Amino acid sequence: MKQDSRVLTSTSSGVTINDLIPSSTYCCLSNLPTGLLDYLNDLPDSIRKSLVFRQIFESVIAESTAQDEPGAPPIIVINEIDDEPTPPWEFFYSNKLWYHKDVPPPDYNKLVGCDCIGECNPTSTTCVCLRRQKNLWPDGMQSGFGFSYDENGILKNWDETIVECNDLCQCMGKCRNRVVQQGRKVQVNIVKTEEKGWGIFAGERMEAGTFLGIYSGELITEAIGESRRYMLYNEYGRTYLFDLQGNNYVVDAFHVGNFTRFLNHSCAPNCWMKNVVINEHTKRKCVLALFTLEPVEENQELHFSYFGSLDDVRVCTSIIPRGRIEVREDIVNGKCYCGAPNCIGTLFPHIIRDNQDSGDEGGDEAEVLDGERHNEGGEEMGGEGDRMADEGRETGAGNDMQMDT
Ligand SMILES: C[S@@+](CC[C@H](N)C(=O)[O-])C[C@H]1O[C@@H](n2cnc3c(N)ncnc32)[C@H](O)[C@@H]1O
Repeated sequence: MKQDSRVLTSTSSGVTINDLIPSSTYCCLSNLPTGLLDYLNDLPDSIRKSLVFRQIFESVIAESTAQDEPGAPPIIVINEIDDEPTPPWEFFYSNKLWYHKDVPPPDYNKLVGCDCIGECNPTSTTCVCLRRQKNLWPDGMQSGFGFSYDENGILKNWDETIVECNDLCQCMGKCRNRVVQQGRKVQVNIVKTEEKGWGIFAGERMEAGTFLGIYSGELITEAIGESRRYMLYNEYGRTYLFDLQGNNYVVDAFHVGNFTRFLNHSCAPNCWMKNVVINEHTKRKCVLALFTLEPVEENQELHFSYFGSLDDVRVCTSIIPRGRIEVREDIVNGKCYCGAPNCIGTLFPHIIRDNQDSGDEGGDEAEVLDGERHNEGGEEMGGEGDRMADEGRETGAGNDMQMDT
């Protein structure tokens, strides 16, 4: 979509720019189709427990994948452990974020696109998207980095929120600054494990920095996530809540999600979630995108850490955070079976940082990441972009499945 690089407020036909937000960009949770799921779950056990059910499951994933990420290899379901044909079919398969009614939709009036012709140039001095990206880096415009990805779409800069080109940019779809929005390009499989339920395994060799998929699901407010849903999933003994790292929003992949909802925890993770801003003017409503942290071999399990920061992994070469760990008594907080030599033995520990009292909720990581919280009026990311310079630098993106209080 071609737009002026400043902000548009209305079109000549009187339609506001926000009316033009494509359905691929904004999915409202109240429009979530549930018919197919209800139908399938009402089928007799003879079908639901048969291998036909697995084929239906794989076709539903294939159909959704074809719509959202054309060209992505099919996802195969493999179970050599028992006779369960598929994971519990309790969710609608989707690669999108479905906005709860309490979460404001993307605001195109505030979103700014670049004017670049063809592919954005990582040395450009005029590309608005590059400027917004650089303003997140420590030296602002002086930073020597270009975009976060190399020319093959491999993530090169792990330190900051990624700002991709968006629907209002003039650059082409194959611009190197459009990786997450193009979808998965590599093969992943859903595989039953012995002790951790279902998990995700690499279907091919992958190099470090390969994009795998976004953590899709319901985009809800922290208040909803923390109150009702936390309690509910604690009862189930499984949770799919993922905190947008102190940004006041949470992604819940229980009822809607894609293959990433099956990623298990490891104390020595080979993947990590990065915050990526695409069609939002504020970095608070980013998407969580999964990338490989290191080269991964075919058939290796893909996993990330449900807690801790990237610095914990990179600096300490261990997910054990610098601080004390208290084991929580919650039902979801079962024993960790990741098998890593540095395994701390528990899934959702309460981490007490060295400089914290045990009563200090939220963690210092959230404080560091959430520059916007200390920057009244600085919520907007678009426009001059310079505002982002005040937002504070991420010292390492933090994972936070929402059990880490
Ligand atoms: C986001 S789900 C992951 C997918 C899950 N395995 C399934 O079958 O749906 C999180 C749940 O998976 C299980 N899990 C994940 N990592 C684990 C680990 N390292 N050890 C034991 N259980 C694990 C726990 O039940 C946890 O609440």
